[in-house]
Amino acid sequence: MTERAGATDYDVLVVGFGPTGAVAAGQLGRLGHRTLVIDRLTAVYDKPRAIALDHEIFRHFDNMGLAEAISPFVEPFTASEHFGVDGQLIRRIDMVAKPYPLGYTPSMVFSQPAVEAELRRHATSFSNVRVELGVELLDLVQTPDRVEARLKDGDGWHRSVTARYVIGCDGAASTVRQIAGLDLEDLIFDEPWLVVDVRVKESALARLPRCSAQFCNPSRPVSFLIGPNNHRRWEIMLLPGEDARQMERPDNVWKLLSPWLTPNDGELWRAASYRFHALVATDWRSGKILIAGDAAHQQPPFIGQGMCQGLRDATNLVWKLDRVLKGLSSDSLLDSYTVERKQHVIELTGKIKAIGQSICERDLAAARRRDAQVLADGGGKPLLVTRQEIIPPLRAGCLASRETPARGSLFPQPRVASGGTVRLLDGVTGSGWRLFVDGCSNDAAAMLSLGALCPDISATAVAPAGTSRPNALEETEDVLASWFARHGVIAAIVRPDHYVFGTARNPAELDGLLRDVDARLRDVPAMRDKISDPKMERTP
Ligand SMILES: O=C(O)CCc1cccc(O)c1
Repeated sequence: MTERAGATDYDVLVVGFGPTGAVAAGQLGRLGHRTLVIDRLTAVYDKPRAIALDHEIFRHFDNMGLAEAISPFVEPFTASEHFGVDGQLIRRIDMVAKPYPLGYTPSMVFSQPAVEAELRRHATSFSNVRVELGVELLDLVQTPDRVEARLKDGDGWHRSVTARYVIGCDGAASTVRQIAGLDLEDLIFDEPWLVVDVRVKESALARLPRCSAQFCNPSRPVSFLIGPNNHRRWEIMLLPGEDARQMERPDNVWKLLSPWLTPNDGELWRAASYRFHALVATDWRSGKILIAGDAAHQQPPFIGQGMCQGLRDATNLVWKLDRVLKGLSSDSLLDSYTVERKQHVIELTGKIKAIGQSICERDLAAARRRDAQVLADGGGKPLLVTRQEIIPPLRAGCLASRETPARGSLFPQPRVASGGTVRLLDGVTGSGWRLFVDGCSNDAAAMLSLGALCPDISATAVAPAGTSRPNALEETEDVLASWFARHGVIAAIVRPDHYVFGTARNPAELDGLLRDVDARLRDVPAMRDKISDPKMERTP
């Protein structure tokens, strides 16, 4: 066997340089961690697999400084109209209305190859991130404080590197997951579909539906998605007896597309058959080895959340790894990664499956009953569903031990007036642990003082523009004021991934929450002195 001398040590080895791996590497790079990323392939896959993303993910891209670079490849998602057996509109899935809660269009479509190239460029821009393409993972061996990875270079050389942690972002057939012995649980969904991407000619675009659509026809369920520019996607259910490979052939694909297009109307970009699965790893961690993205879960695409779930994994994991690597939290903080993300994946996949089962109904009588039920749920009209309502909150993990309003949900991002311009909140406060206080509350000053005693947390008051509250940022659209009012709270503690740790209605509750943060992050009893009056100043 050929060996190349000299093992190299890293903080984190990321296996897989798709969107999940590239985001993990970029975020680790920005936080200063010595990161090695490897991928078996030598280039970005030049065809789109994911097509949809949402405002939570775009917020992370913006936090990474990538919003401008990827914007040319991103467009708003149209509504999705679901049509029943007789072609009647039964359901319409749309975005939440303005003012947008996170400051961005809530649902978007994007061009994966171009966005992935930007994510890679970003990760590679950090001098502490090394990217090696054409490199295969052969084995991982855990030692008390490291993982040794056996690698095979493109030219056949074998060598080892060590890392304090390994993240497997290496897709559905993950080598990391297999080596770590992490099993997949079947969430019971298995349907054969053909996914067809077309670059449609300008002249034919106008003949196609103006909204994305689900044709829930039991003889052949079909999804139609409006991607960016002239990219249009059809997802076509394969019927019993149809051979997946045969159906990918261009002549068969054009036959399936014939209700909409002829071969003269565009260029086939991709035709790939898949079994739409629902799977989740039982555990997402084995010691110092963790898995993320498709390595940890797979779900049917029906609400376009596949890539979003992977990037939620990366963002959830990186802020925790950052604390552990810097010695700020014990390694046990990483246990909350499986707890939080697995529950979220199972709950969201359940909802995706329910939508998928409704779309995939092949029995005519059952499909008619479905149509009647969906219309009845809509009060005799097409049922209106907001995409963002489908996405569940976090329900367990590194959250306040007491259930508080909005705990585990995504914290909004208002626009705030700052230095003569209007900016999104994260651009002003950063995206670490933050305490936000309702600047109009009489307790605002006391709560800011409480927050100031916590070394991990930055404290900010926000009030509507024109209220002239001292020391408060002014928001321009009352997004946060409405949020505080809707939840009946005056303070929120927000994690680096923008999930609400917990909320408080008064300074005493806030004091309890801050102690909880200490306990959760340090895994030790709260460090701060007990005080009887939480409005009083005290020493940490
Ligand atoms: O949210 C919707 O309206 C549909 C989104 C979607 C995205 C990607 C694939 C797919 O089947 C549906």
